[in-house]
Amino acid sequence: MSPASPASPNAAGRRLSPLRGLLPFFRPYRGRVLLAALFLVLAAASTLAFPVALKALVDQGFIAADPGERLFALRGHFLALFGVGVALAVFSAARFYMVSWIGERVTADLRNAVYRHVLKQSPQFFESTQVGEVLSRLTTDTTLVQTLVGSSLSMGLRNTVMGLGALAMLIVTNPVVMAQVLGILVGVVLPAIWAGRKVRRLSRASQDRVADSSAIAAEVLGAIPVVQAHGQEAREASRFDDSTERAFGTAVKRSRLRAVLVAFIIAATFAALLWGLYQGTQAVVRGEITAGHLGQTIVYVIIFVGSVAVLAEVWGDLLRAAGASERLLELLHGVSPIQEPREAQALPARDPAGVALRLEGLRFAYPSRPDTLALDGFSLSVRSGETVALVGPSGAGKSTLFQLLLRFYEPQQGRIELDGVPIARLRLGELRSRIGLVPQDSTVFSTSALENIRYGRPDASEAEVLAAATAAQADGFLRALPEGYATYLGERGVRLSGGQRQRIAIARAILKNAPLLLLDEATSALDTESERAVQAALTEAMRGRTTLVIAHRLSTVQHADRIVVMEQGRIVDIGRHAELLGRCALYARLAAVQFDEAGAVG
Ligand SMILES: Nc1ncnc2c1ncn2[C@@H]1O[C@H](COP(=O)(O)OP(=O)(O)OP(=O)(O)O)[C@@H](O)[C@H]1O
Repeated sequence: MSPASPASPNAAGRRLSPLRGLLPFFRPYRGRVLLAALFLVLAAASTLAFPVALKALVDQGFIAADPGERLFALRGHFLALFGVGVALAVFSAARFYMVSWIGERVTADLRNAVYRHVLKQSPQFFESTQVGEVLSRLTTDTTLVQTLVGSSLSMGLRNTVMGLGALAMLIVTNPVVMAQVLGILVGVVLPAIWAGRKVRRLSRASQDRVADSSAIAAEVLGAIPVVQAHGQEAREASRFDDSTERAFGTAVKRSRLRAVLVAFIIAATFAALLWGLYQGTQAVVRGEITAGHLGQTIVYVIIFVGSVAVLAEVWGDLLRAAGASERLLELLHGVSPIQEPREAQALPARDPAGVALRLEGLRFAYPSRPDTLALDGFSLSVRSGETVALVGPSGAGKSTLFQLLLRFYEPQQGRIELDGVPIARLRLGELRSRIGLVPQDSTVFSTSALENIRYGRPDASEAEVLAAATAAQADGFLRALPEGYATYLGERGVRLSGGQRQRIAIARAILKNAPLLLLDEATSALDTESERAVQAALTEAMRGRTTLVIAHRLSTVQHADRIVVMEQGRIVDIGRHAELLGRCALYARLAAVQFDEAGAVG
């Protein structure tokens, strides 16, 4: 995925604009946001009330001449201070809970929305985006957003309210000090904004580097047997090292900048404080203000300058989160090249005697290789219930044909009709519900055998699953598993053999009961028993269905109604096994190499 173009460095609004894309995620929780804001203001007001209570303590707590009365007055003032503390505690806790809740909720929603959207992307998307990168965005970037929403934003708002409050109180109580503090503020804020701009650029770069290393790890861990068989552990480890080092390098640059910023802010805070204190003590000595007034002013200055310092930090977080949101929204708003039709057409009832599938003049090149035609003027009609075998050398375009039928890609020319309706006019769900797919390398998910077979039809009853498994010759080995159909398969459970995985896939297709079956026969040799079982399962799956099969076995081509011989995306010949052996040199050659061995086994 291409990195987003950097926004204009001068427009703060534009740099933060990706955050606006998050607003819809807050909308459902408007009530809670308002409540959080209310607690926030109340907590800030409690903090601001503290100096007032303090001044009262200092200036009025000692007035009474009688020691008993004085003690009584002091107790009253301390009680008021304690009351302010309790209010602060309660409102802060409520604010913390509400804000964290919103942060967690919004992040979870965002994560779900992005994942849901990515699931709908066509395979083309995954050609240019690595799975590890998507995972990194789903985890790291959403965590940055969560930090923003769940803590920085509330810190920012709280400190804005407190800062403004303290400023207002300073204007009322001590305008001269206020003017001086404002001067210092300008000195602090300007460099902070300048540094923030850099921080944001480095943040995006650092997140990109983290995504790079995730992408590498996801790919390598997914192919660990290959890596180990080639003895490439050390090289892969150093490739990952390089990538993490690059991420580290960018993160360090960002941290260095932030560290300088923090040092500057702390120094400026101290300067402001000491300056205020110095001015104040002078005023007390001159008798212009009381000691309580000085204490109050000092606390307000502390609050105010502290708020400004926190806001500078929050600004950095805001920019980091803007970078993360930008990356997330890129994923969320990516438009799949395969779109649902605007006005979907319904499929007519199947005509058992008609044409089930019509392919006309298909020309197609993969987007990543626009100059190489994977299909070049391919036309074919398949009658309902017919079994057509596709045969051809590697790279002939057989799998590509399946990809187009499933509408994973759009042909550049030509059309595909299912039961007389162009597939581009069908809703994707409707099209794919009509197609059963048995891929060459069947995927087994880490769930029970029962759920694995149910995958294409989650509402199927247990009896239906058992019937499909029996038809697919899978019932025997599934019952023999430690917990029968309830046994966990896949990564966390039992590993199945190639032939067994295929029979699960066949059972899945039988249960789905789609009228069009796309079969990609496994090229790897199975042992005799497995081979027979799989063959019997396939025969069962093909019964009464229109079938396109990428054939690697003699028995398949012998039983096919027609065999389509393909080469370089074109049809070379169409016929039956015996005819083709006699007249098609390419077929005769393929048959000699591909089918003899399989024939001997089967
Ligand atoms: N995702 C892809 N991106 C770019 N090119 C591709 C992609 N998939 C396949 N191709 C190319 O398209 C052509 C047809 O490939 P296809 O997989 O359809 O052949 P095939 O007949 O199924 O071969 P095999 O029997 O080896 O699976 C080949 O030149 C292949 O390199």
